[in-house]
Amino acid sequence: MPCEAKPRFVVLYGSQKGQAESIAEGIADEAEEHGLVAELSCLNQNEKYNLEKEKAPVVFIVSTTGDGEPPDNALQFVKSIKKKTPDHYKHLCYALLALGDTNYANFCNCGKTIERSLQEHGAKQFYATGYADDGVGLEVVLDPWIEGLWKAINGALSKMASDRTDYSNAGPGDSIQQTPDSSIPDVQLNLLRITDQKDCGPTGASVSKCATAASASAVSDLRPAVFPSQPLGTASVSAAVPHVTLAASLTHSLPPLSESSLNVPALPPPYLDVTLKEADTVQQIVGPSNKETLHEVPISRALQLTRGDSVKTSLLLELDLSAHPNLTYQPGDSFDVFCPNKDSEVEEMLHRVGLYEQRNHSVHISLRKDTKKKGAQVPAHVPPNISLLYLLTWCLEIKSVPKKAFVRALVEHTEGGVQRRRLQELCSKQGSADYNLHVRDQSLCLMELLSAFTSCSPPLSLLIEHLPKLQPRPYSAASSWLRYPGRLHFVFNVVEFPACIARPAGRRGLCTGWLFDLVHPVPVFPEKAAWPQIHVSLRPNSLFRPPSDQSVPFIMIGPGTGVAPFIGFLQQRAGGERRPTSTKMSLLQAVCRSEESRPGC
Ligand SMILES: Cc1cc2nc3c(=O)[nH]c(=O)nc-3n(C[C@H](O)[C@H](O)[C@H](O)COP(=O)(O)O)c2cc1C
Repeated sequence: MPCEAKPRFVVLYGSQKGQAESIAEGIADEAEEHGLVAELSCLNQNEKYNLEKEKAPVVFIVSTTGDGEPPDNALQFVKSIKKKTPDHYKHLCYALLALGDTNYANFCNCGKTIERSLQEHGAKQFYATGYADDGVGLEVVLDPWIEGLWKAINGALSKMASDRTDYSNAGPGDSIQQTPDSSIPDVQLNLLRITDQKDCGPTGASVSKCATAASASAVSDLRPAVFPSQPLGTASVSAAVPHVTLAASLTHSLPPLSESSLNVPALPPPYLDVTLKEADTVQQIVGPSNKETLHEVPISRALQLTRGDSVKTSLLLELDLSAHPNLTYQPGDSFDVFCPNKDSEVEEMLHRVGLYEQRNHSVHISLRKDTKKKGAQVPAHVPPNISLLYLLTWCLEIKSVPKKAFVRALVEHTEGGVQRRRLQELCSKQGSADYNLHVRDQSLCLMELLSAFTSCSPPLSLLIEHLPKLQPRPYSAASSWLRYPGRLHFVFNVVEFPACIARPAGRRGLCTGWLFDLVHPVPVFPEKAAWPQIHVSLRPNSLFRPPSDQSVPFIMIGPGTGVAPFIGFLQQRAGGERRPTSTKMSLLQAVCRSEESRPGC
């Protein structure tokens, strides 16, 4: 019997850093399992595809870069489709997945621009556009979007086939369906109904369906938070206390969320096997692992720039670069400062995950043989032959905010219906506002989440899969080599709130707090041996420079310690003189004064 040709579709991607590309490759790889043939191209390979004549469904996967710009390999395509005539793509049938990050101002702008152009030129959408947010984890949208894509492609193929039959009977003026298509399948997520929760009983009071049937401890766990104006302890789930004002909190939800069905994203496939082995051979590395570009330099001076009674302390640190003749810089350059996680926080995490006793064991990581994760790799930021203590101190960002995919994975390691249900809510579509309010906006870190969800015991592998790489923090040079040869200055602020003032949301920065603790109370370093050492590396390719023409006047505006590079510019302009000229001086003073006059400073 002759072999029937499999239906084809086209996958086009635009990707700056490779995520959109690997998603597109994943779709192309999976096509065969669904009885389809995918033709994969990058948007800039226009010799490989022809949208002008394409009759098969086209799937676009595009990210956004810069300030809402298309990736380099999609730039030409985006420019060219804007110039087409109104009906240019009326034969085209497409689906689009846009990748972006809500931490940037123009979320998914490239995807939105392509979509707008396609629609303006008559293309028809066959599947709802997905907007995947790297800020909370692409997989929250990506996984269900891909899951629904296959049905949508098959639907589009059948529709096209039947339309072709209809067109053969239709007159020349008969219209074809315009977007948006009401038959477009919406992104399907795993639907978890509240009745699926084994521990849940009938509806209880005004709190939650789960509350009444749960165990006594679980009930207290679920008790909603009371607004601060209410004396603590007066809250009760009982209807006998009618005047209590209830509010949702991290661990407690209220109706309608607590009673609603949840769209919980698919579980991200685990992909690492991690074992701990007792070993004497573990490298006792101190400092970050990528040593090549790193310089270990001593802090040679610390100056307090603000009065001691201020809640904000401004500090100037001077680093001695004299032992590193290759490490020179210009004003406008910045440096990466590598700082470890705090000992006390690492220790707390070790205790919480039950591995404190094994802290000096070596960590062995390999890929799970059965993993379904596309492009799974052992994280490159975890070097081989390190101890668990080193891993948590120098490799993983333990203070990062857990993304929804991480929260989703934690559900599997949490006991008790009530806490599981709340974690499911926080990672669900319906609980998005609660996630934003109680997790993202509070900059809640994993340890804080684990402290609240006491029955959650994640394995170490999950921490390595989901915690991002501990990143160095950038600091601008606040000095000029001309004025301070062999020296480098950083300036920064630390805000310390007295016990009587409630701490606002947000925390002392990891690195700034660490630098502050290294030199506080501001010391005199008498012996060179006593100078604290830190690891820095020069960030490459800075374009931030003052005008090279000395006669050009320029205005420098910077918020707070954003003035740091200007100090270097002024020192440079003064040619290394100890005192800037009066004009330059007044600039610096204006900058400092505006700082001083800010409320609370
Ligand atoms: C330098 C840079 C700039 C970015 N600018 C934006 C932006 O303006 N809007 C947005 O939604 N996402 C932005 N993103 C997020 C990316 O689109 C997102 O991380 C995406 O997953 C990257 O996919 P890619 O690896 O295929 O380029 C930016 C990311 C980087 C690294």
